[in-house]
Amino acid sequence: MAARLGLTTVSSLGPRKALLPLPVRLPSLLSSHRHFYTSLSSPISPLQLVKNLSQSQVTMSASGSDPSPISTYEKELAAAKKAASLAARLCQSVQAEILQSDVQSKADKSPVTVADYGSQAIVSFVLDMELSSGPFSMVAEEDSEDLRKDSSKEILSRITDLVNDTLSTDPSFCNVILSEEGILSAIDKGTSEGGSSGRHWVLDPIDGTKGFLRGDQYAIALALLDEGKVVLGVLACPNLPLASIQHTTQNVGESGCLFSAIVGNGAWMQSLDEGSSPTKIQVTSTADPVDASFFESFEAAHSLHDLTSNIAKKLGVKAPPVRIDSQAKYGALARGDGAIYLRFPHKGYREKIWDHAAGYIVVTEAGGVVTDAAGNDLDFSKGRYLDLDTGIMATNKKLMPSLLVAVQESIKEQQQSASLL
Ligand SMILES: Nc1ncnc2c1ncn2[C@@H]1O[C@H](COP(=O)(O)O)[C@@H](O)[C@H]1OP(=O)(O)O
Ligand SMILES: [Mg+2]
Ligand SMILES: [Mg+2]
Ligand SMILES: [Mg+2]
Repeated sequence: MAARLGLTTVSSLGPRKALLPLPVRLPSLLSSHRHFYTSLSSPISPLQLVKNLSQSQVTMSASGSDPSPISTYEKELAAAKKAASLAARLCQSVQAEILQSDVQSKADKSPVTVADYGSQAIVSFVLDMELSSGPFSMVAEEDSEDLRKDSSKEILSRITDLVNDTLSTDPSFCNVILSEEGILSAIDKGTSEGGSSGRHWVLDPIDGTKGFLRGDQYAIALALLDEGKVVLGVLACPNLPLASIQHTTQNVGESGCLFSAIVGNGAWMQSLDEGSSPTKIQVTSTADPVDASFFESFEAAHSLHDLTSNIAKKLGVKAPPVRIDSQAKYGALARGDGAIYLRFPHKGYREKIWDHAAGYIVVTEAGGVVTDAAGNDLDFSKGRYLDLDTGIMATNKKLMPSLLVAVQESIKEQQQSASLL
């Protein structure tokens, strides 16, 4: 199996689509979104807005009469797929022309790019427009603080152009032009604290920033929490090959995967290409660790590679680890490309919910299990952070019991050798 998946072709934005004929202006319906616009020569079709509103009202009233979980979240899933796909399009165009000057440094030293902010602005805007009824809450990685500084004027202008260019490729938004203030407020819709009550979107606008900057794997990861549980997730992985990466070395073929899951409805994958159809996916059914291969972070700073090697050795895994960036690992695991995902960050690192929520539901709905190092289910209801024991592991139900034993033994040995030092 490839130890590292290299560069794949990234396409630039397509040509602007022709403007749709829009018969009526209806600013009153748009009033709650008006702050977004500097110019709205032909606003989104009022009919479309009325349709959106009445559809969500239907969903809401249906939810009062014992809906199945699937019908409850279908509209949200469609909006999430649209938002993540558009964000992926923006990221692809930036990755194709990325310049060192696009990288800013934040207090935590993680690189933040125009694509990070642009992706968050697009997802926030599209979700808000598509699901325009009721309160909107989102827990997302980025905020606009750095972007509001005078020194960020140029980068903000670039993000604004990128977002507007990307929106113009979608027929429902081709007449929308967001202002710089609109971009900033869309980004800041992600400052929710989440928690155990109500609905909260959870977004990592680019997961695997380092992979993105290197031209490798990254993901746009979007999930929905309802009463503290992950009920829906979408993972857009623009550089992940559509074919299994299990035996791939170099010639990886077509790339661009969109994974999705609604609780109780299985996990699905489709191409990021417009008009593609989803196919149901499943984790591997292997029960023999010798056949198992495992994924871990490409970045050694993100996971203790020595510990994970020891776990794999104890378990009897023969294949070397597949090191790739981002939640693309959860997607690859969910479709059976590998059998195990191990993530053991360095001491003191606190996992955030946006780094796992979408991957978690995609893997669990594909028949897998995702737990912390003690075998506990992940709890997404505690705010922006995950409270967990040591690390995260994901695999199928057959391998989990022996994986848990190997993990606990390895952690104990690591602690013993640390106490001898
Ligand atoms: N020191 C760190 N340890 C673990 N994870 C980190 C660290 N710094 C950043 N991350 C986050 O880990 C995730 C990627 O992990 P990996 O690619 O190794 O699986 C990303 O969410 C990344 O944030 P970001 O979303 O900013 O890229
Ligand atoms: Mg980051
Ligand atoms: Mg992340
Ligand atoms: Mg990120």
